Amino acid sequence: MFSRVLRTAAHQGAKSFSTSQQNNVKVAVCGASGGIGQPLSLLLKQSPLITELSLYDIVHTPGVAADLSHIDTASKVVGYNGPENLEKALKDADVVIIPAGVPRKPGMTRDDLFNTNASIVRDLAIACGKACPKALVGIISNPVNSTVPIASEALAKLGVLDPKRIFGVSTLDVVRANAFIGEAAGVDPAKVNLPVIGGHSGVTIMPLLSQCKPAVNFPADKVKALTERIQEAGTEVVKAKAGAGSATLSMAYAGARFAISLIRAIKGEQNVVECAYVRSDVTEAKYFSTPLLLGKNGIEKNLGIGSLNAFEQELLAKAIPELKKNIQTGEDFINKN
Ligand SMILES: NC(=O)C1=CN([C@@H]2O[C@H](COP(=O)(O)OP(=O)(O)OC[C@H]3O[C@@H](n4cnc5c(N)ncnc54)[C@H](O)[C@@H]3O)[C@@H](O)[C@H]2O)C=CC1
Ligand SMILES: O=C([O-])CC(=O)C(=O)O
Repeated sequence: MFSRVLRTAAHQGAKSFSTSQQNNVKVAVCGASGGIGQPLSLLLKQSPLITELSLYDIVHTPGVAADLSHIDTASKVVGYNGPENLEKALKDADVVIIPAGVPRKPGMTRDDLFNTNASIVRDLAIACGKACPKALVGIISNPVNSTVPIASEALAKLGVLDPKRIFGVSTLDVVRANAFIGEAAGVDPAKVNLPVIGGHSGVTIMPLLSQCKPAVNFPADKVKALTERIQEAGTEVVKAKAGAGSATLSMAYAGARFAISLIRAIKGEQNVVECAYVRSDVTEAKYFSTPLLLGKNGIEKNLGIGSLNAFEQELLAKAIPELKKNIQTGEDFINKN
């Protein structure tokens, strides 16, 4: 594996095998045959932290699983096809990553995916609640601002909701922010760490350039331009792909980084921090992305938003009403369906 994140994880994985309490880790990918699911599964297959990789989709999983199972790493790969095999796929999973559902085409917003993806995420969440209620669940399916409330409410209805275990995967926003800021500042992007808080669409995506490490110092117009590029980066890819979908490869990288961070925390590693969109009381929005200290049971501590400068306060003022609306849409769906 060539990336900093996954290389580090591999090293740490080797270390944890001798010291950690939990050696066996089952990861399920739901939507494993898709544009994100396949490269995500490929990246996960390279991690020595995973003992079983369970690949679920409504199509093509036997082929994807057969293909990946020929890679000479230790994890066992099993494919499960179709809803009748869903609970088997999820049984006793420690981590479930969900990239199932339709992607955008040019001219669409993420909210335009709601009608199709809401019920997909609801049904997958219900299956998780039945088959692996203690799993840490990362939801990639859009619109994340609404699908996370949907999954949470579906689990609450089953009586198994633990909000510390449900995450909207917003890691791609952080990965992009690191890439764009690194490029603009002439710094290796792999050394940039920029928190992105809020939600995962348009104005709800709030990169906090004032908290960037290493510190960066751009003029106000450049901060505005970089912020807008990070907010619209998904649309940049949708336009460039011209009808062939949205970000898949960078999302697979980001999804693997997030999944591996969850596993490192499960295995007892300290100081694992990722931003993710979770149930939150940090702002007026019931769900909000912030840096999170991860532990064996998911969120160990919400690290909050830190101090925002005047520009970032304005971003927050624009994000909150949109987030509240998106969250309400998700909750209304579950209440009616
Ligand atoms: N959170 C984020 O940052 C990002 C989220 N996304 C979202 O991820 C989702 C997936 O995108 P792609 O992989 O490009 O789409 P895709 O269409 O290539 O793949 C989706 C896969 O989901 C499967 N699927 C559909 N219904 C299913 C069900 N009920 N159970 C299990 N699998 C099911 C399909 O068979 C397909 O293999 C989209 O909603 C997209 O908007 C995409 C990029 C970034
Ligand atoms: O833009 C999209 O539709 C997919 C996505 O969430 C992203 O790339 O950030």
